[in-house]
Amino acid sequence: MTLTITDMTVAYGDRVVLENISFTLNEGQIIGLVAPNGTGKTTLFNAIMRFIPVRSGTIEVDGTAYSAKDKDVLALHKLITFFPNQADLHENFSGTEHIQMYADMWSGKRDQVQAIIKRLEMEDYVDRKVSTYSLGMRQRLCFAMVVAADTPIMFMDEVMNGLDPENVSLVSDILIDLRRDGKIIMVASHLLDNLDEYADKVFFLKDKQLHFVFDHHVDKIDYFKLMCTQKQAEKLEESIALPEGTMHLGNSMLCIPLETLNEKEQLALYQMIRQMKDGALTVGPLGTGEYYSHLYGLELHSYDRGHEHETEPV
Ligand SMILES: Nc1ncnc2c1ncn2[C@@H]1O[C@H](COP(=O)(O)OP(=O)(O)OP(=O)(O)O)[C@@H](O)[C@H]1O
Repeated sequence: MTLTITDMTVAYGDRVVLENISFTLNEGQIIGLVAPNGTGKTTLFNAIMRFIPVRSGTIEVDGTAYSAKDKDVLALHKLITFFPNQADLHENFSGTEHIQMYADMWSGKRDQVQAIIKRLEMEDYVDRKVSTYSLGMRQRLCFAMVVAADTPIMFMDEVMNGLDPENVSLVSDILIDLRRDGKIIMVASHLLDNLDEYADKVFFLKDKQLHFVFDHHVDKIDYFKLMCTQKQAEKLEESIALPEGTMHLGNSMLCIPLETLNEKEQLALYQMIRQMKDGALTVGPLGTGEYYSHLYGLELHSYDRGHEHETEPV
């Protein structure tokens, strides 16, 4: 199965939020969707679901176009489930009833409901009314509902919201299982390190466009990643020529690509870095968090606090 979006433009009134977005997703893929608040992630999901009007562009599944006509929208909604909004849960119904409802409406596989409840470790609360649930319990219920729907395409908007680390890990494992089953899954999330654990690709939205795609499967080059202040980075740059592509991200991490440096140059650079106080160094490719800082110019204000070394030599 494939989901193809071509030249999609979406506006609220005169305000264009997404412009000429195009991509194709293949089965057995998890795509991370990343951008700062208010950029258009939910808008993209809503537009593909045709919950909101699309100014232009096409939505195709397996080469068949789905228009905004009722008949097409109904057919599209059989293929795609959208992560439910917690506010849409029925306070007087139990979790089990919600999960059964999703199974009935989509997959028809009621016999899988108990297995899903067990897998998500919800047995101890799922038969109580939703009105008694905490934020994280509601979130796990919403996730269970999408799993029960079992559609080939799943849009997980902010799926990890309100989950503790153990449940983030549990949900991540189930996403990986769903990918193994051939699902196409889009996950909008602000947990960037978490996306690195399972996303095949990460889409970054910026300036209304699909600005950058980070493909986890493409060969990635190694970097020296050095935690340091702006001043320390400047001093290092004065002492040694840093290669093209060096980035100081978020005012706290200097990323130096090693690709163009020979062994001797890498060693010289390493020795220079070792002389820096507090400069925690790691080596490896960039992750989603680092690309995020680079693309959005994220300022990590906290690192500078308490790490000033005006008089320290680099
Ligand atoms: N119904 C609406 N009417 C008018 N503008 C809207 C509407 N919904 C969203 N917007 C605007 O569209 C832009 C994108 O919003 P959207 O909710 O898609 O962002 P997001 O990337 O999902 O944000 P977040 O990370 O906060 O969930 C925002 O500027 C928002 O104000």
